[in-house]
Amino acid sequence: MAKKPTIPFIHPLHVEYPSFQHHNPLDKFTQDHSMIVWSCGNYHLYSLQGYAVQDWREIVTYFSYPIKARDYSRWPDKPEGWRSVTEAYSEELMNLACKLLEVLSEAMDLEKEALARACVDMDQKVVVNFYPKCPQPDLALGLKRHTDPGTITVLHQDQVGGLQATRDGGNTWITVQPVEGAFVVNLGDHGHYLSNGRFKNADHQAVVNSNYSRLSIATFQNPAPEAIVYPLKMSKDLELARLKKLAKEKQLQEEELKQETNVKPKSFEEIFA
Ligand SMILES: O=C(O)CCC(=O)C(=O)O
Ligand SMILES: [Fe+2]
Repeated sequence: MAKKPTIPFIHPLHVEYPSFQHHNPLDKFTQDHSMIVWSCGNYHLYSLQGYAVQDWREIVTYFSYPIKARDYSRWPDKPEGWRSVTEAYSEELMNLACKLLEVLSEAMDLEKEALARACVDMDQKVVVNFYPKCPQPDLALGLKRHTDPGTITVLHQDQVGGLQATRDGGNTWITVQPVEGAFVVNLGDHGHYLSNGRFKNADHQAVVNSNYSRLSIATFQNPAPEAIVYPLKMSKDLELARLKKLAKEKQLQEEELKQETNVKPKSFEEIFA
């Protein structure tokens, strides 16, 4: 394995939300791909075999709920009005997330409040992602493949696009096309466990491109640290229906596999007949 490179340059992250100041980190380096670690904000890229892909993004995170735990000294005071807009946004998103959890609770045949209650005093964390233009997007990812750890994530993305999701373990990816005025809602690992696997945690990543920088704002709704994580009980009927569906899917898969293995390979004569 090649020698681990040192990071040649990490420039400070300028927190002047909403417009991040970004300087092209590549100005600083030569472009020897065998050796160089590319630095971007406080994140860096690599193009070395054997090293994990790092994210081509800059982030600002703030912890918005519970309100009593807010540390305003860590919130930017510029531009003017930022704080009140952010407070209002956080509150609206908390309300929206609670509504979404109500709908999901009802879909599980539970009381409306069941999922939110399982989070105890729900935490909220807002992460502003800025993905600068990337000169070689094929060597980079804005954000590596992951599932969000929390209960539910509400994502606002601009019109550039770059969010992708997979249902087959990363073999194929679909782009989640931006829709003006719409949020993307992802279920996280906690939501997945609460529903006993009925609602899937979204497996996703963000790609970058060489023409446009991109901005997204992810609002993570998480259980309180003291919340105990366990699958909520669904009604017997629903659970039975779920198990039947799983058994049916398994049976279909097995039949398909049997059919595939039963197909005899064509003879040379048949192919060229
Ligand atoms: O920027 C995006 O589209 C995805 C962001 C995301 O997945 C995250 O912040 O966890
Ligand atoms: Fe995510």
